[in-house]
Amino acid sequence: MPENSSCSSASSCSRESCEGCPSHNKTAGSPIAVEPINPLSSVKKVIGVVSGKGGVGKSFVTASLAVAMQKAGYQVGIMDADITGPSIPKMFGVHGPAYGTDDGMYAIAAENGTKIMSINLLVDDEEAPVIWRGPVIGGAVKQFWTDVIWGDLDYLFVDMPPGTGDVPLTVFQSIPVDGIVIVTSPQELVQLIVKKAYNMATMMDIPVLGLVENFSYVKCPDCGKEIRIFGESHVDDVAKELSIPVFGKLPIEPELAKAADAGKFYETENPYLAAGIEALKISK
Ligand SMILES: Nc1ncnc2c1ncn2[C@@H]1O[C@H](COP(=O)(O)OP(=O)(O)OP(=O)(O)O)[C@@H](O)[C@H]1O
Repeated sequence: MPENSSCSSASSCSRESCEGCPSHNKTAGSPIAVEPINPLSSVKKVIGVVSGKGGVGKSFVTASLAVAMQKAGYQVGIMDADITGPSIPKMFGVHGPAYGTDDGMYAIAAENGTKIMSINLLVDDEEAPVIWRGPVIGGAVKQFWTDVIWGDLDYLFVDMPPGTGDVPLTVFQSIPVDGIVIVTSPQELVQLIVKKAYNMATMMDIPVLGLVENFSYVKCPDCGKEIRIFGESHVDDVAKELSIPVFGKLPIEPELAKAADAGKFYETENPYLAAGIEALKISK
């Protein structure tokens, strides 16, 4: 049995062997010891976008939420914490190298004003794979918080690494995430996967704000019929069971995919997440 299995999630634990356990660094009733943000940045809301497994469109949903908030008049940033599969800069047509001074590294603004930081803006070759071990990846994400100059943001959306492993854990422990949005797809396994992501967040005292179902259906271009390629939706059932709202159901939209590939995602209109956008709005 692992040594830290005896920890209770509400107890304080400072044992080195407990590094990585959600209870580590936590004292009853107090938040996790997070890292300080770069002094030249301030962020009102940090929202993590997570998925229990890869390839469900987490980056797509992160970008959709960010674009909608920017259109609604908020100052928005996206932290691409998906270090080994960064796709945000490409979707927004943003390229490096990012510019740095002794004060930190400046996030790069896309044409619509959304500020972006990603490993792809820091490496010489965007196509070279990032072959780093978990702690190094976690360290890079931490630096996106401590060393990046974001300026004044209303929202920072964090495109989290997929799954519930080491790196998402480090992100949750080092960045004061106000809440998460879980992205899922309409398959049988969904309930199990969503619950894993949900349980991880609640163990870390991070509110789960809502659920998004991606790849819900595709609309026949001739007759308009909704075809459920991946099967029937289970998102309403799981949302009900966990008492969290459904932020929207996104169909497969070739036009949106095209805009993502062309680096023009900020030009898109995406009405499918309207409920989620309203729920996330803060007063300006
Ligand atoms: N609703 C959608 N309609 C059309 N294309 C989509 C949709 N959702 C995602 N895609 C496309 O599917 C691909 C995978 O999406 P994305 O990169 O967002 O997945 P991800 O969950 O972030 O992946 P990973 O877990 O590997 O990081 C991308 O090319 C994206 O443009």
